[in-house]
Amino acid sequence: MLAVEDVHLRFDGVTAIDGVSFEVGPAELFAVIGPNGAGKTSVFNVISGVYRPQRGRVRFLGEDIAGRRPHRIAAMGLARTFQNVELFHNLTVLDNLMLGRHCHFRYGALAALAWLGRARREELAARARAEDIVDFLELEAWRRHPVRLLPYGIQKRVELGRALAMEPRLLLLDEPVAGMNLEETEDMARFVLDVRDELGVPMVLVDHDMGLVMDLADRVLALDFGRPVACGTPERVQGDPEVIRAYLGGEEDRS
Ligand SMILES: Nc1ncnc2c1ncn2[C@@H]1O[C@H](COP(=O)(O)OP(=O)(O)OP(=O)(O)O)[C@@H](O)[C@H]1O
Repeated sequence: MLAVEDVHLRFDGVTAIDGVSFEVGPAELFAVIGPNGAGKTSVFNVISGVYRPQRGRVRFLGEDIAGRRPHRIAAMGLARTFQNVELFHNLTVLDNLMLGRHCHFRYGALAALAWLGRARREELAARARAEDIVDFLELEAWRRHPVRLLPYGIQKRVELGRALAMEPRLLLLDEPVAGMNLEETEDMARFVLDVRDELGVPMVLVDHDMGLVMDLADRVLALDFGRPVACGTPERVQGDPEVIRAYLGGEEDRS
């Protein structure tokens, strides 16, 4: 599904990614971990087209996408969630989920205004899809509520739903449980596993919460200062001396 090959990214003087390679297979939950500033978000931004790497390739569904515009990569079926909730806060849960599908709409402005033919069919299909996601993510109680009135954990769940509404071929999750309490974290972990097991959508998850990643991921890549430190099963990466050093020993070096 995805192959990141020897990617390097620098910002004037700062090396954000320094030779990172990994592959993600169908229905795989792949995690990228590392301390603050390790380069995790930069990896996401390269995959989703926000940054063009100075070196290396990113292949998605067999095509080299490094440097392509984000909306073109999204249209190929790459969806993402963000560290901070990125939703239309005054719109309802259902409307946010329907907007997640806009990349599938094919009708023009006139058809939309007249509410005719294709526009009507696509709108109805989007509504049906949004309702499926409401069921899947157990959002029934909030479906007509404006997003701004919802608890934070539910907003993050709606954001996951918006990404799913795109019917993605690959999903990038940027710190999906950041700022959540224990109950919200457990709920989100359950839904992430359901996305993999029931929908079969492969995912790349970025987080610095080792516990969460170790419980969820099929494979893990650990970064430190932009460099790959270890890659493999959660057990292997968790026990790797370089990873332990990066997490336990690096704080003073970093400041
Ligand atoms: N737009 C940018 N301009 C300059 N430097 C940047 C930019 N984006 C990231 N960096 C630098 O690149 C390095 C990697 O940052 P990145 O945000 O990818 O790390 P991270 O692992 O996601 O960190 P965190 O866990 O804190 O989100 C850091 O040193 C950061 O300051």
